[in-house]
Amino acid sequence: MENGVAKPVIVAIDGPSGTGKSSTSKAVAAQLGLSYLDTGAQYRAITWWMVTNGIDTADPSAIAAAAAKPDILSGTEPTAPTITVDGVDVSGPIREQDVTSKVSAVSAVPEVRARITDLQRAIAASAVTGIVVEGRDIGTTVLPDADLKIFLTASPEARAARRSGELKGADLHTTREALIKRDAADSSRKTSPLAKADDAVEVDTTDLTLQQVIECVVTLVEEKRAGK
Ligand SMILES: Nc1ncnc2c1ncn2[C@@H]1O[C@H](COP(=O)(O)OP(=O)(O)O)[C@@H](O)[C@H]1O
Ligand SMILES: Nc1ccn([C@@H]2O[C@H](COP(=O)(O)OP(=O)(O)O)[C@@H](O)[C@H]2O)c(=O)n1
Repeated sequence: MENGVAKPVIVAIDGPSGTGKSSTSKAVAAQLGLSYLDTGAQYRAITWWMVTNGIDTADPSAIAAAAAKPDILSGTEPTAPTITVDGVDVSGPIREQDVTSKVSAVSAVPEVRARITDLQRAIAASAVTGIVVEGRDIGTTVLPDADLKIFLTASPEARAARRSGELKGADLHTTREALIKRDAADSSRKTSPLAKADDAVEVDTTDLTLQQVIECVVTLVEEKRAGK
């Protein structure tokens, strides 16, 4: 605190798919009056643009050559986050199966990561009260100086059950296999893989309710702010 003005607080939340990053980050940001950034939505948006514009997502050099073209804009209000590409609202289409199956290949391309990382850092730097940023490499690469880093985990069974519940009863086995495949691709890529930062607090959410996870993270942020 300087001159009675609180310093913006930067919270990084990483982890594999279905561990609760989005739900937790939105709720924590809303409760604490912070901005919220879903970095997965940005990688999904650039993937959607590649698919829509006929770029071969199996060809890293074609992806790299097009990486600077789409204009990706994220709205960071936690109760109503938005994502547009060249002015078009893509919040629906980016969740479709076709994008989900291609996003790991697109996000592994270094030119894509450099472009999106720059956007993320600019958004975080402009957050007046602070921001909760969720993704795969926020604590390790995007915001290594974050005030608080959380790494969420959960068993593949719990994650698949959560995801298939969301996808209105999608087959549990297929969902689990797809999720494990995406995690493996995200964890093994060369540039900025999914990883826990050495100074991140790991929270296993398998047997916790969403409310318990939110309370845990809110407490950790408040302790940081109090200088504990
Ligand atoms: N601790 C939890 N217990 C039960 N369900 C949860 C928990 N955390 C999240 N969920 C549910 O699981 C689904 C996936 O959560 P989400 O926040 O989108 O995960 P991620 O962003 O890590 O992929 C959502 O439907 C969410 O409501
Ligand atoms: N910081 C990030 C966030 C997401 N991603 C990529 O974007 C994909 C979609 O992220 P997401 O957060 O929307 O995924 P889920 O919510 O489906 O788990 C991931 O599988 C990664 O390939 C990334 O590479 N780095």
